[in-house]
Amino acid sequence: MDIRYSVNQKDFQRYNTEEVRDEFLIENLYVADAVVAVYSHIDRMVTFGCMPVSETVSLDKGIECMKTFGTNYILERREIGIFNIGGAGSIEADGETFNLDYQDCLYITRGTKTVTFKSADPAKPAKFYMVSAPAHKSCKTTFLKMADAKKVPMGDNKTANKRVINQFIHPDVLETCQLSMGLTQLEPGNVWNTMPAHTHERRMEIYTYFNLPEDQSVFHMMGEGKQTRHILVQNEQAVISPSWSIHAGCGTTNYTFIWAMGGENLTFNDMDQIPINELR
Ligand SMILES: O=C(O)C(=O)C[C@H](O)C(=O)CO
Ligand SMILES: [Zn+2]
Repeated sequence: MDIRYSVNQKDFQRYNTEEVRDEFLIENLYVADAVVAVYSHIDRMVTFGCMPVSETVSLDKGIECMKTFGTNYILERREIGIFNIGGAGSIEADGETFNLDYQDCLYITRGTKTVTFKSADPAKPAKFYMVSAPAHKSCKTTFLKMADAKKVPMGDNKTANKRVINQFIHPDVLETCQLSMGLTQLEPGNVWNTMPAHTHERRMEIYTYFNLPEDQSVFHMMGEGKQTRHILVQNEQAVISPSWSIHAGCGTTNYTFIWAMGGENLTFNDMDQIPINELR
């Protein structure tokens, strides 16, 4: 298991490019018939990728559950949000099957013992992007399509940030313990997300960028507002953002990204905005 320990904002100011990437960037999430997992000690959030090709793959494949989580199964004390960013696939959760097309979402409650993943067509495998947070209560396993998400249009063509924030795993849509997740789509010709930038000391956040052509990138901004750094993110990579860090990005083209948050509250608008001309 790839484990990332916490980094404080003072030490971060001295990190070079490789150190920033080693601590915060998550690469190679989709390996055929494997589960790739990165355990962050920031709010104990775990990022998973699974690309089933010729097998039905179990969430715990290759993971020593007792050693990593101290539990008998991964979701014994955790909840998980899953988006399919690949071809059609299915997820079986404690015997119930959910078919996920591109950009469909499944929230699975704490207490679910078995979770398996399958692709409909090995030539176009599903890619399941997942974030899991510790959970102290059980909620309802819920399947969500794009039409079920709450839509929040933001930005403007003039500032190259016209986009829609689709809130899937959000208190207005379904009850969770501490996890919230959604998918933000930038319109063609628009490249900036989350600008003006913000932090939320009460929550951490993880982004994964996708829908990005292989020869394009996103300059993802992080660090404190008065000490920003950038990290170059390629298609289908993820980036961890501690509570003290801004998380915003500028692509060389438009793209889509999934955000996931965990921490003290579920209040999406609990953000400390930083005026653009105060960023350093
Ligand atoms: O484009 C945006 O703005 C976002 O999607 C912002 C994220 O949802 C976020 O940072 C929530 O705290
Ligand atoms: Zn945020």
